[in-house]
Amino acid sequence: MKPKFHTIAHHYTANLVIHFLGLHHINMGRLKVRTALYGKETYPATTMQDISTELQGWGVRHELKTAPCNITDATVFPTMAVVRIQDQEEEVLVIIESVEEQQVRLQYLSADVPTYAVDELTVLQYLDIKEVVVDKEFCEACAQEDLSKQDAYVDTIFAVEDFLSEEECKYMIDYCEQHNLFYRSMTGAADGSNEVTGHRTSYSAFITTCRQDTVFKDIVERAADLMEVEIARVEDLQCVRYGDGQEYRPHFDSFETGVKRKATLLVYLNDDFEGGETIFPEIGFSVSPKKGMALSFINLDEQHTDLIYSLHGGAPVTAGTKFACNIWIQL
Ligand SMILES: O=C(O)CCC(=O)C(=O)O
Ligand SMILES: [Fe+2]
Repeated sequence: MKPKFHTIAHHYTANLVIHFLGLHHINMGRLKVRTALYGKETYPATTMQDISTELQGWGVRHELKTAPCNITDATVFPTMAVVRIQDQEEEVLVIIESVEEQQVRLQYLSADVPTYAVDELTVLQYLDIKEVVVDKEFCEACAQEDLSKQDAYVDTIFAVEDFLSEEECKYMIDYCEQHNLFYRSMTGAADGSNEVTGHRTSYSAFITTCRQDTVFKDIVERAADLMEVEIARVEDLQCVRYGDGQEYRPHFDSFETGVKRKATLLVYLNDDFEGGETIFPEIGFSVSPKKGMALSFINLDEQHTDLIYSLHGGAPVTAGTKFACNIWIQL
């Protein structure tokens, strides 16, 4: 039985930044923008301030309106702000492109400002606008396009309960601990080296004996069967351990150069802890770890490039210790 997951779109913030860059004719690529945002310290509470800081980092001239929000001759356009439009209840997130003779031209970027943006909003302000020319098209086109592709991606995700037995989960954890295999996790740097960063604060353990040890060999074979690939494409098992507060912020599992990982089979080895969900910010869902359950998702498209929707992370563990095992399927 392969349960499916239902999702909702929530990526207005990323769209806003991408659009902003576009106004300045800067083409950073959606993937880069989104990965940068989701890697932020403040994730998932991306605020207008965070976005502004991000834009500054990329040298994008703009203004972030703080109350009182008056448009003056000195205002730098585009300006981003949260405004309340006449006769409408909710606030909307906008980019004000220009103001001419009391007519404001703006991009209406969110019909429903996502809660993660609102809760942490540092700058709520109300413009005294006489006439508003709203261009909803950009946002709607974006949302439509993303939604259909998202649906197709979500259909490829599945979970298998009891992929590993209790005994196998325990065996794996004990094996890594007793052989002192856990080391501080690293992330791949742009130059191909590995480094310790705040992006990934957990511990990792590669089980290099997984093709000899009978328990592990059996698991590798089971993974190959489930994923319908040759055993040679199954990478050596990698366990991960997260203590209190540790996390792995959203990332892609494959590498731009080097190892290409077509799919990930993530197996949860325990569930007696709090927090630590596997989160997919692009498609707005998270998976609660369940002992023995395997979660399968695809990382690459037909051109072997990272699929934006596969962006995922391990949310911070808030109590206890989480153990999981990555079984990567190479191209
Ligand atoms: O811990 C999780 O839920 C995700 C782990 C992960 O994405 C990884 O180790 O690559
Ligand atoms: Fe991952």
